[in-house]
Amino acid sequence: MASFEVIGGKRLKGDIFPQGAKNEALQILCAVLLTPEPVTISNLPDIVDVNKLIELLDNLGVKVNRTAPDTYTFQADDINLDYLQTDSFVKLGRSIRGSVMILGPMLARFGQCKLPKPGGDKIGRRRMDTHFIGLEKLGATFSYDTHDSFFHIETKGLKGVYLLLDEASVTGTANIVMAAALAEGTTTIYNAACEPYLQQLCRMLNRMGAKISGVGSNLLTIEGVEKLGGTEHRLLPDMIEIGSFIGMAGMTGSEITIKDCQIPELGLIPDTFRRLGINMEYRGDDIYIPAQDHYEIDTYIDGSILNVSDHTWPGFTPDLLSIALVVATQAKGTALIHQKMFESRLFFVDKLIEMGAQIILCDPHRATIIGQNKQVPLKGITMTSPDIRAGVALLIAALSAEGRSVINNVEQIDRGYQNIDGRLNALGAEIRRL
Ligand SMILES: CC(=O)N[C@H]1[C@@H](OP(=O)(O)OP(=O)(O)OC[C@H]2O[C@@H](n3ccc(=O)[nH]c3=O)[C@H](O)[C@@H]2O)O[C@H](CO)[C@@H](O)[C@@H]1O
Ligand SMILES: C=C(OP(=O)(O)O)C(=O)O
Repeated sequence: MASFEVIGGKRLKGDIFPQGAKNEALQILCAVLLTPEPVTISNLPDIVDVNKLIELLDNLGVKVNRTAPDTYTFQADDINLDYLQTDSFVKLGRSIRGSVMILGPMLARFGQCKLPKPGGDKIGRRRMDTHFIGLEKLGATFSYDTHDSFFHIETKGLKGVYLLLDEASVTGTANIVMAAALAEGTTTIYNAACEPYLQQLCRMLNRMGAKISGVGSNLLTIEGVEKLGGTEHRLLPDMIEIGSFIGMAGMTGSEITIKDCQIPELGLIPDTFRRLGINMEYRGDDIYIPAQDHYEIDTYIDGSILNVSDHTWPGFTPDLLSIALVVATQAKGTALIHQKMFESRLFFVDKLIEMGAQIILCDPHRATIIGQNKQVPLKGITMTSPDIRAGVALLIAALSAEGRSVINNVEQIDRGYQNIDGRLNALGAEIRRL
């Protein structure tokens, strides 16, 4: 188990470039299975989850060619279905959430797929009903082996249909869109997720020859085509990383410029941190955050307490609530953090409380934060990172804290943040990998 030793209390300064988006990468990588032609993807982050999915594709027979540190060409012209029977597939499939999105493309192109229950963050129930109900309505038969937790899915031919999803699942929508792109006839998906990740996937599929309209909305229409061709695709900067850096700058009183953010794609992220008191300025496509000794949480117009909660896009992403929570601990004022989607994402507050933060965990979904206006700094402690975003929230807390902290299980952070210690040390942080 790897750990970070962090000596806190240092102000950071300088420019930082966000990596390519993790959750977009996982969708786009699965989409290479939809065509026998080459697909080139650039701005791929060098992170554990992405590298595991590339390894899985490679083992499945996809030709993988790395042409630059962040650029790969993939060609799925000779897929080895026998790989699905191997222990290696079970191990890799189980270790990441993104593996679930091979289902749609494999079903559409090869009429079958199987998958162990996918991994990903242990942040509560992560049901997959939306994926399977959607694929079944398109004409697949599906079974789940409770003994070995394996999903089996096959079809004699997918046919377009009207789908009203029971929830706007991000990876579920991606799976259904990819299957429908090669189905016969027209599929309509209502209550589709519409995160920038999905918009990017749809744009890429359209460049490959798909006919998808309604991109960016929750009503997608997909006219199936017989085949898809190759393309080139560049990933957006990771909006979760950008939000994490905004929070880190505010909490540590640092002057930071986050470069090339593709600001129009960030939705409510900048404004949510502004409401927590963090000042920022747009300079072209960069976000400049000045050093702030104090920041103050906004209230609503009637003076009532700010509630930061997650929602499906274009609402505030659940992946940044842990960061918003840690930022609020050092602000002036009070906020309610309400994690609606996942039931186990707020438990990391026990570590923040041990560091000296004033937090009332009301129930698994809600925490009230009484900000300390930086008058009582957090104290360094030894802690363990429970999940990827809580891990980064704890790293930010440790960077702002007085003294030495140790964060164990930083493999969780490495799943989604590329060389985070190296990049933050370049801004003046003191993080040592143990
Ligand atoms: C690899 C990947 O892309 N992972 C992201 C993806 O996971 P993933 O696609 O697995 O998440 P889903 O969108 O399926 O759902 C997440 C959770 O929210 C609940 N839910 C979902 C939709 C809804 O309208 N209401 C609702 O309550 C679901 O029941 C589930 O518990 O989307 C999540 C929600 O943005 C993010 O946290 C994950 O980082
Ligand atoms: C929950 C996340 O990831 P995953 O879905 O891969 O577990 C995340 O990126 O915050």
